[in-house]
Amino acid sequence: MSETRIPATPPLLTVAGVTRRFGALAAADDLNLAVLPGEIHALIGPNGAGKTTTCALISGELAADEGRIGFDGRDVTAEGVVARARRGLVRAYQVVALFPTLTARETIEVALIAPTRSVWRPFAARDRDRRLADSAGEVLRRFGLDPDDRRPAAVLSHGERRRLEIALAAARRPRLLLLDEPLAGLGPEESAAMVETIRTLAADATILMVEHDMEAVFALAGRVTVLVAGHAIATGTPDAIRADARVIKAYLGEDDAG
Ligand SMILES: Nc1ncnc2c1ncn2[C@@H]1O[C@H](COP(=O)(O)OP(=O)(O)OP(=O)(O)O)[C@@H](O)[C@H]1O
Repeated sequence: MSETRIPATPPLLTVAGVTRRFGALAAADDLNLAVLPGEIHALIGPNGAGKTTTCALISGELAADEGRIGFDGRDVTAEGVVARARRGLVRAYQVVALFPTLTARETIEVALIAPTRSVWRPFAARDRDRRLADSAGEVLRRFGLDPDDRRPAAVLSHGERRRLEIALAAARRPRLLLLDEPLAGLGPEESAAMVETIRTLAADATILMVEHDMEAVFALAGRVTVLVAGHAIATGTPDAIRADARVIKAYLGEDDAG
């Protein structure tokens, strides 16, 4: 008799019993979450559920009061943002807040220089600059941005800025990319383009994304975790989540359940 076995894949990221309090409020409350290598995992939940707090706990911006965070088999609970980013755990940040006066290409060049300085060292300065510009151009074109655009990041359209943010994070070649509401504020066309961008990104990186747009979540995610009051109430495939009575009651509502 043959038996179908599902190989147990160790998670790339494990959030184990993590609690983070702000005064009397537990924004993350004994939270458990596992992100498997290669998946697009969506974190959804009502306003104030603790999604952004969870992102910050995972990236290392916020320290956990209790619990452990594991990445790639190591306990990274005590590590800060930079140490976790070096391991490949990278969050996409708002570009305009970082480099408002740089062009898209300069922004990406800065990101490319940082982790690979030693790789460029053997080349002559001019050759090095050309290679850097070529690499930055490649990254930008991949995200539908024009490498020859001379405008500073501050005046790019909202959609262009969101794409530049993700391009900047992707240029670091993360193993796990954290995206906090990548579709927020985008129109229908820009949203559709962003969904495709995220799908492309998933070829090279595992993705954990917080998103309110359920159509996009259910189109992109392999698994979904539902957060309510700092607690993960369910994790499963989009179909399982849509059919989960607890999720319908707490978040999705009857209309979205069909
Ligand atoms: N720095 C802080 N100080 C005090 N309370 C905070 C802080 N950050 C978050 N909170 C509170 O923690 C709870 C969770 O907030 P969080 O932003 O993580 O939720 P969210 O699920 O991302 O919400 P939204 O969908 O509205 O972005 C909220 O009640 C919020 O007011």
